[in-house]
Amino acid sequence: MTTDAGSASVVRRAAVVVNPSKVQVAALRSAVAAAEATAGWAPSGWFETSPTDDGRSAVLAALASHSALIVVAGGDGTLRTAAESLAGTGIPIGLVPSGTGNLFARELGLPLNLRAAVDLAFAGSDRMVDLATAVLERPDGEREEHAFLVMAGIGLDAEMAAKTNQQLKARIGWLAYSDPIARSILGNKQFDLTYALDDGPEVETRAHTVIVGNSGSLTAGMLLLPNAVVDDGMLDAVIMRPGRGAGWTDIGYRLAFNRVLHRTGFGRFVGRFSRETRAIRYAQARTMKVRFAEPQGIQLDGDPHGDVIAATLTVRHHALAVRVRH
Ligand SMILES: Nc1ncnc2c1ncn2[C@@H]1O[C@H](COP(=O)(O)OP(=O)(O)OP(=O)(O)O)[C@@H](O)[C@H]1O
Repeated sequence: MTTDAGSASVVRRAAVVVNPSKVQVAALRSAVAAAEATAGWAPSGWFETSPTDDGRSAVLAALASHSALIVVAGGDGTLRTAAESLAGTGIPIGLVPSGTGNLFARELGLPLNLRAAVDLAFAGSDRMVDLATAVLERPDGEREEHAFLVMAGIGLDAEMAAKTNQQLKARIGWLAYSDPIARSILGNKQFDLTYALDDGPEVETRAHTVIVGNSGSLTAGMLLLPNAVVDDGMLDAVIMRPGRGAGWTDIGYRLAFNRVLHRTGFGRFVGRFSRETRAIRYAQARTMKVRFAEPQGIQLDGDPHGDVIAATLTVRHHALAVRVRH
C-alpha cells in the first residue's frame, strides 16, 4: 500500500476517460497498468466516451470517482470537454493525445507517443494553465458557451479546419493543414466586424482572418500568435487583412520571421517586431468581444463550431492543472 508522506495510508488511483474510436484501448490499458503499478497506485477507473455525447458524461463520472488524476485519451474535442468540467477543481489532467491535430499537446511539448504520454501522466509535474471560454452568439440569438485551450479562429483559420480533408488529416495528420491554409490565402474573402478589448471602445474593421489564442499557435509551422503564453492570464489576437498589393507578402514575411526568431531562441524579441501594420495587427486583452456584419464560421482548437454573429472570449487564469515534464 502506498502512503502519502507522514499521513494516514491512502491508495491513490486515476480515472481514465477514453474515446475508444481514437485510441487503441488494449495498448492504453496495458500502458496504464504498467504506469499505475510503477507509481504504486490502485487500478484506475475507466470511463468511455460515446458517439452521441461530447464526452461530458464520461468526464463527469470520472470526476465523481474522486480520483487524484484524470487521464484524458482522445482528440482535442474530448480534451476541451474534460477541461470545461475540470477547470477550478485542481485535479490534474494527464493527456494522452490521440486525435490528428493534438494542438494543445503540441503547444505544451507533451509526448504524442502513447506509452510516453501515459508515463508522463502518472509521473509528471502539475502545471497550471489558463482556460479560454467562448460565448458564441448564433445568428438566431441563441448563446452557447464552450472552452478552448489553444485558439478560436474566424476566416482563414475556420475555413482551414472545415476544408481540411478528413481522410488526408487521418493519414498525414498535422501536415494536412498546410494545403488548406495555402488555398485560403489565395482566396480573398473578407468580412466586416467590430471588436472591443476589455473596457476599450468598439473598433470597426475589415478582416480576412481573426485568430484569438490562449497559447502561441504554431500552426503548420507558422507562429501565428508570437506573444501568446498559456499561463499569463491573457488572450492574444491577430487580425489579418491583406488588402491590395503586398498585404499577403507582408503577412507571409512576418509569420516566417516570427518562426525564425522562435527557432533561433530569439522568441523574446518577437513581440518587439510584431507591431501593427495595415495587413497584420496584434492585440492582447483579458476579454475580447467581436461582432460580425454577417454570420461567420468559427472554429475552436481546430474543430468547426458553426456560424456566429458575435462572440465574447475570455480567459480563466490558471484554471487547469496539466501533467507536464519536470
Ligand atoms: N465510443 C465512441 N465510438 C465512436 N465514436 C465516438 C465514441 N466516443 C466519441 N466518439 C466520437 O469522437 C469524436 C470526438 O473525437 P475527439 O474529440 O476525441 O477527437 P477530435 O478532436 O475529433 O480529434 P482530431 O480532430 O484531432 O482528430 C466525436 O465525433 C464523437 O462522436
